[in-house]
Amino acid sequence: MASPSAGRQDAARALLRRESRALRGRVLLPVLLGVAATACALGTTWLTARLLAALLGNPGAGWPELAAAAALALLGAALGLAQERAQLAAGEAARTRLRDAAFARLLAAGPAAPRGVGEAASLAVDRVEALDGYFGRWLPTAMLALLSPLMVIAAASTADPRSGLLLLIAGLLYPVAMAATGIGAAQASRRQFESLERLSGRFLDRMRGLPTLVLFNRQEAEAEALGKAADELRQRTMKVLRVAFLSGTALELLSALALACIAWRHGALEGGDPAAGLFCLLLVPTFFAPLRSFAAAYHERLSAAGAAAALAPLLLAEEPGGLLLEEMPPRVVVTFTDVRLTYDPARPPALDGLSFRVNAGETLVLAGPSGAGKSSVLRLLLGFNRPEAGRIAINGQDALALKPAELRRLSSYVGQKPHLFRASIRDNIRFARPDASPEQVEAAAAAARVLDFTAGLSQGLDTLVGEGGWGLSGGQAQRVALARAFLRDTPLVLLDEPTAHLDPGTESEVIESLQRLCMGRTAIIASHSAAARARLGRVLEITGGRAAGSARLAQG
Ligand SMILES: Nc1ncnc2c1ncn2[C@@H]1O[C@H](COP(=O)(O)OP(=O)(O)OP(=O)(O)O)[C@@H](O)[C@H]1O
Repeated sequence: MASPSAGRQDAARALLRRESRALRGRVLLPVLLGVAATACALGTTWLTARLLAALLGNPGAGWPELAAAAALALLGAALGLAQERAQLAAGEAARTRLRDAAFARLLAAGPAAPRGVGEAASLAVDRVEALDGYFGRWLPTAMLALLSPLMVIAAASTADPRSGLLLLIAGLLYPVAMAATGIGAAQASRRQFESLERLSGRFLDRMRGLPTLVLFNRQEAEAEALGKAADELRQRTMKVLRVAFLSGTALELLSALALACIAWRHGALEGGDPAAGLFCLLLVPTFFAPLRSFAAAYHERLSAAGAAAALAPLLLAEEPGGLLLEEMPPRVVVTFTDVRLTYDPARPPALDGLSFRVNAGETLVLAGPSGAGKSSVLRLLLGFNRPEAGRIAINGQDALALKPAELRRLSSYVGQKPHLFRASIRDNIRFARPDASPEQVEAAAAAARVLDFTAGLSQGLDTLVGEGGWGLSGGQAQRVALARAFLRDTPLVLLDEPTAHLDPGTESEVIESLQRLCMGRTAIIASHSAAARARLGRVLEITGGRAAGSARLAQG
């Protein structure tokens, strides 16, 4: 049986393969430019060799060669620059593509996402960033490390086949030298990367809990533990550096040996062409330059492997399919028939054969003790979870045949604690429907009675609110959320504890806005509140994921 770590590596490789295919054009451009730059370097080297030979008293080169060498050197430099830019562009294209995909998947998973905010942010930011170097530097460099030395060997062989052979041998010895020092580097690098991740995760966690650490007087012990983790990272980093120096030295040694052998051969050659000898000697740095870049970019491959392993479960998961809504129905009837939902097979089902019907324009209040399954009903209707048995129908049609995102188009959702962004109140409302006109935004604000409290603010609806609704009371933030629901104007309204944590006066006002919102729409409200149950509509009691007292179920 494959081990989990082998499975992770396979998934990481599958993701890198898929992305490499998708970004093929982007990655090939810097390779082609690099090949052209190498061709220029070969031309420049040949002309320089002839000019040097002329300086040593041999005929055959003059001003035209000098001008051509300068022109080729300039062209080579321009191609090198273009190659750098193309590499940056390839990295950026990879980053954009992966970040968009990661972000879309994280958003689609919604509140049912198994990942915490920290992990999700690290996936979409740090891990994607680590893959940038793989496509921007590693892949083009690895391809050029194969192509450019082959071009140099071919050029050297035309001038002197034995020098070409010497370079070929040096090239074949390079992987051996890398393997002798580099295999350790792969492991050491991976360990260093893991240790860095652990340290930053721990640091973030402890920074978040700083007040708790201070209250329990644990700050010194924690600082000591962090110090130990930092020391472990230092030791691992030193190991990586040691191996990197070793492999660098091996490469330099190989390069010096190749140079010495070629110099010795041409020195020993009597009556040979001095330009050809100089050409082969001058080719040695050109031969080793791509191999040096290859060694330098090697760590990109290692960090990419770790990042790809973390991203693969998110990005390789199949996207949920389904039908698209043909048109938005003006009114909806929702029916649950024997619906069963289990989050965790080790625990009893959250919904266990739940059946109910909500008619068009009707409001149903789901009541019941904590953990009864009320929010689960809403999550199913939002497409964030799929039931394992039973049927959910919208206007008699199977709702599960729709794509989950299409299901969300049908409804407006307001939770217990709406999330407001750092923006004006107006923009926070418009967020629900960005194409809404200013009049529509104001009408929604009026309907949700947002204007009642913004009238007292000097900038009215344009007042800025802080992250998470900072600067507004719980009741005011809830009104902004209701204004969003008014603006969306969908036939189905789903509300989860919309009056939780509000004082009785504010609750009463919010319930009044809710009544207006639900009017003419089908609404399902999960609520513990006695006032909401009394004023909003028909009540369905749920216990243990089942409807309690089926006699109270809706008829029809
Ligand atoms: N993501 C999840 N993974 C595992 N179990 C879950 C998950 N979400 C909910 N549950 C479990 O499912 C059951 C129903 O939860 P649900 O949130 O639907 O209850 P609720 O009636 O809305 O509760 P509350 O009134 O406290 O919000 C609970 O036992 C809960 O522990």
